[in-house]
Amino acid sequence: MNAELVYAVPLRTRFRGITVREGVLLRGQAGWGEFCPFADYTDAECVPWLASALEACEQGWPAPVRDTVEVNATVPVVTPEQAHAMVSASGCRTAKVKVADPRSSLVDDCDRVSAVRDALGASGAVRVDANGAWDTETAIGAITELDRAAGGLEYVEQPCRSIEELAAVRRKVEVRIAADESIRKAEDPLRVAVAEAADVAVLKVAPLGGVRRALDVAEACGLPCVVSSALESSVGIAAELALAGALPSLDFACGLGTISLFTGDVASRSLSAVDGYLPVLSTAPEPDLIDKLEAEGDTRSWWLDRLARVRALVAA
Ligand SMILES: O=C(O)CCC(=O)c1ccccc1C(=O)O
Ligand SMILES: [Mg+2]
Repeated sequence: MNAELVYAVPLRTRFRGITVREGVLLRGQAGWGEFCPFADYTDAECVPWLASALEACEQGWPAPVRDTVEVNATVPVVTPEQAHAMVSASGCRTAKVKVADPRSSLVDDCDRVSAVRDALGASGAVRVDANGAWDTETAIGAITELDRAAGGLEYVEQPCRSIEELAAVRRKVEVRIAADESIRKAEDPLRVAVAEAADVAVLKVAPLGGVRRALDVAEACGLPCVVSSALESSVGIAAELALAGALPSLDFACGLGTISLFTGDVASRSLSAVDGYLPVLSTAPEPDLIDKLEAEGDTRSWWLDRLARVRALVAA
């Protein structure tokens, strides 16, 4: 098998504007790693994604302190009926609902959130993710309505774009604020805690540059952490799970149940959650491209060129 495998997997429903997820799997002495920055990332922004893939395949990960991780169901912009069915089928006790998408009004978002509450029952936890779409005034109004529709929200992830806006919203609403893009794309992820902008930090191994780097961010920011996927195949999810497994404390379900958004996976030992839990593995599963997902032609050369450019940036 080639040491650089390019894959392309169609998604079940559009997510983050994406309908087919692509990336490269790299093999090294410690196993496999995944390099899959989104297409809109610059080469410089891809550098930590490469560091994370190289950590996985050349170095391996620090020892875990737990062997399973509870995950949330992830609900894209779908109808309330579809949302209800997805959450019920997941077996999860926590669900994260995407809101504030241009294709969905606040009324649609409330309907989807209340269908998810119905599927989870009163003991479940409902969180929402606005991906930075609101200004502060809109956020305060929308959070109040979504909190009511949900019968209580666990937290709202990235309601606004900037750290200052997060801090302003956090002073005005009762619902916890989680920072995602403010941590993963920031020059200094720790500014979130200093600015009192969030109650929860969402950590993603790939954009933070590996499990060790993410553990350092967790320690320095001093906030409760949620590990969330960057929509990787099972090879990359294993690295995210290594972080979730190694964090000293883990008080919330993690956003790592995203393999169910894919129509297929690169490995037979797929990391799709069972009854809302995933196992922490010591190495990523061996890719066997079970569903013939290996990409050829232009897709393969686009990824190998990108990988070469990012490698050159790291070496420079
Ligand atoms: O957290 C989850 O439930 C799933 C992961 C997720 O939402 C996500 C996946 C890829 C890119 C961005 C995001 C996000 O949290 O905004
Ligand atoms: Mg998010």
